[in-house]
Amino acid sequence: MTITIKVPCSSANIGPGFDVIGLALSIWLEIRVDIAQSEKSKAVLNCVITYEGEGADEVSLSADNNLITRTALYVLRCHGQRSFPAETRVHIKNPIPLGRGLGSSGAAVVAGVVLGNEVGKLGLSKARMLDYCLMIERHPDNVAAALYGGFVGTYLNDLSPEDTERKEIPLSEVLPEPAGGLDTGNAPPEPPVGIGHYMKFPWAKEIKAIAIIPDFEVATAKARSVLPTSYSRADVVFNLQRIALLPSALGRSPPDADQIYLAMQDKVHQPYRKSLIPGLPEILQSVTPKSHPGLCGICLSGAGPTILALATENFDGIANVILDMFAKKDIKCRWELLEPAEEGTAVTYS
Ligand SMILES: Nc1ncnc2c1ncn2[C@@H]1O[C@H](COP(=O)(O)OP(=O)(O)OP(=O)(O)O)[C@@H](O)[C@H]1O
Ligand SMILES: N[C@@H](CCO)C(=O)O
Repeated sequence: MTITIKVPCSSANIGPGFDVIGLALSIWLEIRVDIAQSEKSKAVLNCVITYEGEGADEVSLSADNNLITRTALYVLRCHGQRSFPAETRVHIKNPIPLGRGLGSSGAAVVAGVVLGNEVGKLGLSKARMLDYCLMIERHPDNVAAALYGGFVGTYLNDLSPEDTERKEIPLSEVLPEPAGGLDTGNAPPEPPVGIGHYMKFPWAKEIKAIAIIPDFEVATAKARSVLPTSYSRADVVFNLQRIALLPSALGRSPPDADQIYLAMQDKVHQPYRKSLIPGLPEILQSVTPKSHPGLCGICLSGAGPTILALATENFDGIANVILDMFAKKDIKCRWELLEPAEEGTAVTYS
């Protein structure tokens, strides 16, 4: 039997919703899993990985280093299973560009948790799988969108002091690298139940997402390190006012471009990330619904450097203007027209 796991990419924040809002989009990470269940495997932790697509020259094919299989092993070991079933073959087909703000790591973490659940026959609910994802990727926006699909608002619960302590166990203890380091005989720390939740918002069917993807990477950790640790009351209120509008503005049909443009403004993360993304302030300020008919709103996708332009028409025209602005900074880009991935993560058997 072959198990196929498909996980969509995602764009986090959508302007003011830093670490809150996520939108699953139509580029799919696909994992094909075969288990021979015959003789004992000589492969690392019983798992042979093959890989094609984005990141093929940089992603580790060793099961104890690869983010997807390390995540699966974390889930398996929380359930008393020390390695993959004998002769597990995992083929990863990844069209999601790495480190560009399209949730490649969120998709990999979701795929890993689902992989662990499937090969370990654990029967975890999606809500419990979200807990496992949140032990690894601590902001819920990308992983909740990738797991559940669609346009989502997410939040983390206030946990009891005991559970907070469990959640704050350093990532290196949850997911040591390589994962063989976990093999001490002790089970790794399990996630508290119900760390985070999500709510799905409607999405106006007319709106599509243009992703302008520069040919350089910005690691999310780096893009988070440039953010301040405190904000002025005025900047916080600015974002709160916009995030209150955003879900209804993007769900209303026909869309009101001026309202969406306003609802997508941000003062919490985008202004601080301009040092990492040449041309960012000019692009965000000059591409508007007035100057570019069809445009509804524009933002940095996740931690960047991808720009996400939401539009109802004139997709080529809008994309080419942004491509030209990046070209003036000597940055090459490609662009893709994407749609919300309403279904989220899916598992099929053949
Ligand atoms: N398919 C994959 N297989 C293995 N590792 C992956 C895969 N996809 C992503 N990764 C790991 O995640 C890293 C990129 O994660 P990072 O959080 O920096 O960016 P991103 O998730 O693409 O962007 P963002 O979080 O802003 O949306 C890669 O360098 C790689 O280590
Ligand atoms: N909310 C996260 C998304 C990136 O993974 C950020 O902007 O840093």
